[in-house]
Amino acid sequence: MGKDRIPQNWPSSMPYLSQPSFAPHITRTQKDALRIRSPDLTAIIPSNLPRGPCSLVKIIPIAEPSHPAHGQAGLFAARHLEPGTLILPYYGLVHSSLPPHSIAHDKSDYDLWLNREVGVAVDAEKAGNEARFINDYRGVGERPNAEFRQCWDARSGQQCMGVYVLPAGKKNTPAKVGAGAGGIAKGGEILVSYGKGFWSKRREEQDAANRA
Ligand SMILES: C[S@@+](CC[C@H](N)C(=O)[O-])C[C@H]1O[C@@H](n2cnc3c(N)ncnc32)[C@H](O)[C@@H]1O
Repeated sequence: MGKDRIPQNWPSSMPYLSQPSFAPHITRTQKDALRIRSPDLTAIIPSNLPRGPCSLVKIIPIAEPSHPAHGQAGLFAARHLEPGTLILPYYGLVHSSLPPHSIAHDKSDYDLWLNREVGVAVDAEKAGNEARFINDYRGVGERPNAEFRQCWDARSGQQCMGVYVLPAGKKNTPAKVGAGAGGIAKGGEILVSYGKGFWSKRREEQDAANRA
């Protein structure tokens, strides 16, 4: 892969993925299950979506001291993004969350369910694409302006995760992150909700570390 096929500010020590990678322990049954398109899978990655760096986003180091992810990076809109727009797919290592691998695999902050019924998740901790830099809205904006959705990748004929701008009418006007009447303004940070479970687990871990 040439240097031009890696986004600006991508960490030099980390592989950049332009498609999901599959852990060797994923079973044939799991792979086959991911190739089934159920009728409720209405979010689509179109067959003409180019692979490689996404022109809609920029990875930017967070220099603002008041930002809770100060010293890390975030993902920002390179142009205005309309409500409901597919921003980009979420790539990482597709792995089994069923035993014995769920035990071997220490769940990372970059791990998302791909299909709970099939017991498969996607983890972008050690390799991924720009989507791994999306921060949670807490402490940054009033509300999330984007969400992860399970979708159907028409290019590869399998299920995958994608990041979408929240549709209009879905609490989506965080002035602090630069959005107008919906969508995400150029330069605005793309923010999702990691969910209450993520933050309560983090609090428990911090409490345990403080007690130790
Ligand atoms: C999926 S990563 C997001 C990208 C990360 N900022 C980076 O540069 O790699 C998740 C991590 O980002 C940080 N983070 C994201 N949103 C945050 C928030 N609202 N408050 C505090 N930390 C946040 C936490 O350290 C969390 O473990």
